[in-house]
Amino acid sequence: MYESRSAIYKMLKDQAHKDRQINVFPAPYRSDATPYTQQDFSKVVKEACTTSRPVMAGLKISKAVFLGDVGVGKTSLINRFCHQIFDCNYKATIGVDFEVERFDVLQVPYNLQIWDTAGQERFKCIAASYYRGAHIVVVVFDLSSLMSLSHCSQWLREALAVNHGEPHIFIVGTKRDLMSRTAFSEVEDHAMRIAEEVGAEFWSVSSKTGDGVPNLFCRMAALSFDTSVRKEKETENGAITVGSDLVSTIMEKGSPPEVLYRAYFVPNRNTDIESVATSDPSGQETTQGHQELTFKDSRDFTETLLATVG
Ligand SMILES: Nc1nc2c(ncn2[C@@H]2O[C@H](COP(=O)(O)OP(=O)(O)OP(=O)(O)O)[C@@H](O)[C@H]2O)c(=O)[nH]1
Repeated sequence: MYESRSAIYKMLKDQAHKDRQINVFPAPYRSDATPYTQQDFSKVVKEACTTSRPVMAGLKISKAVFLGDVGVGKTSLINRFCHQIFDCNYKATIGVDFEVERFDVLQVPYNLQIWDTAGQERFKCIAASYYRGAHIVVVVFDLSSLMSLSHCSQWLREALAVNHGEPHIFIVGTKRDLMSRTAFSEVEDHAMRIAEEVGAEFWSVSSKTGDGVPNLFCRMAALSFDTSVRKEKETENGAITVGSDLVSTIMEKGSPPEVLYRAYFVPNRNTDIESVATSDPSGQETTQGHQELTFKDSRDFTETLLATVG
């Protein structure tokens, strides 16, 4: 049966790799370089992950977009984390590319959609359409290029202009291996000031050596997971926003409880509701005029959501 599933579904991994199993809240790069001051998972999140783990296992997903000037090292950073490789030859990204990386956060499966956008001006309009609905915005610059650092605020403005949520924001300096100690320290001070101005967390990494890379991604995953579960618990019926088109709920009904997976598609916001609606016979119009789908199988639910978001 699974042979007919979409390619995106096949990207999902059954289990998180050891270094993507997060049970302790990851620290920032520097405690004075972040607006995110929490030092542990929220109490409500820890409780939810302990008491309702089977219910929560259906779907947890966040979208992260990487942007920044041409050649600053966005693709290299993603490749280092997702595939543990580094290529010193430059190959421009055409339009956008993406990966799905599986984590287990407090033993709850969690997927990070990682969108790599092109820095070249001619692809800007394509890439910009992918900024929408991002839970994490990562603006990348090259530590050896002050010009690329000075463009970070503009990249961020463009991403936030189409993003109506409150994404976690990171400013990441790459190619740390190329920097002398003195030069690095000067750029770091400058970058930390810019990050503070725009409300971002600052990191410096090297995709060549891998220095800082896993810590950065685990930090992103933990912050975003914590926020998404906390928001879910704050809303009455446990609604999770997935992108901006879609609200999903995972709930228990009846006795003994049966787990139901529900998705509401808000119309007219670029979501291909037609194809989703016909993919499951239980699709029906709700009184609010939203499209509602109910699934008993978390795999069908996950696949439909993944095929729709992004
Ligand atoms: N020494 C060193 N070189 C790096 C590092 N990160 C990237 N590079 C090199 O910088 C060049 C550009 O890297 P990419 O990852 O392709 O840059 P990009 O930001 O994805 O570029 P676009 O797709 O054009 O936007 C490549 O030659 C990489 O090998 C690093 O941490 N250290």
